[in-house]
Amino acid sequence: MIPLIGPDLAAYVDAHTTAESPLLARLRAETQASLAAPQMQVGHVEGALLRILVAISRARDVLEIGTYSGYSGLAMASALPDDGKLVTCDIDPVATAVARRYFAESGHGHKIDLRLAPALDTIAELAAEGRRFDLVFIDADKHNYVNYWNAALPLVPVGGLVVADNTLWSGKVVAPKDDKDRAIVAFNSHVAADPRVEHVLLSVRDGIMLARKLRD
Ligand SMILES: C[S@@+](CC[C@H](N)C(=O)[O-])C[C@H]1O[C@@H](n2cnc3c(N)ncnc32)[C@H](O)[C@@H]1O
Repeated sequence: MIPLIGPDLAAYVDAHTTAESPLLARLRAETQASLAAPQMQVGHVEGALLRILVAISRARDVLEIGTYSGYSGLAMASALPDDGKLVTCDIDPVATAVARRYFAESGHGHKIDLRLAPALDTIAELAAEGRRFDLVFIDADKHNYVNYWNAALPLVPVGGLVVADNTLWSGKVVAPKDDKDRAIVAFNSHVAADPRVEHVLLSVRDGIMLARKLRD
């Protein structure tokens, strides 16, 4: 990932964002030291934004697509009420084993349901269970972003939020070259053309599409 802002400004943003908890700091350090592709982790600033979004939307049910080692999941679960629920899904048993450990240690583990299966299967299962989600966070394989949007939006009530990560894709959206670049471009166009939502494309970290559902 190529940062959208320079190191001095990034350090300034970091310094003026509520500090992460010691547990999240430890999870970030362990991920950097021991897992493949640690740049996938949302990290301090985006984690803080996700936590605030869960809090201000008064979400009780959150769906996360892309757990990895659990940073964003834990940040969001910490803002849920004690009887709130986060369903988070991934296919990677190694990274999610780290997530499980931190979820258990956090005091928020009882809110978290980690499902190890392809996300589209999990979303279909959740739909069959009649589940609804006040906030959906999309942060998994980029070529499925449009599919995740199509499958998850019907599970979001009017007024609910969908948040999608990496939607500026290191700035490559303005001159897409490969399939992953084009998948993000297609996703952003798909959201922009969807009359069910209003949306804003934020230039936080690697870009975040924030959408609010207006109608079914
Ligand atoms: C960018 S990382 C998620 C980072 C995480 N949100 C965090 O902040 O730590 C993307 C994750 O999506 C997972 N993934 C890829 N394809 C998937 C699929 N078809 N279903 C579910 N998860 C998938 C990967 O295993 C990876 O852990």
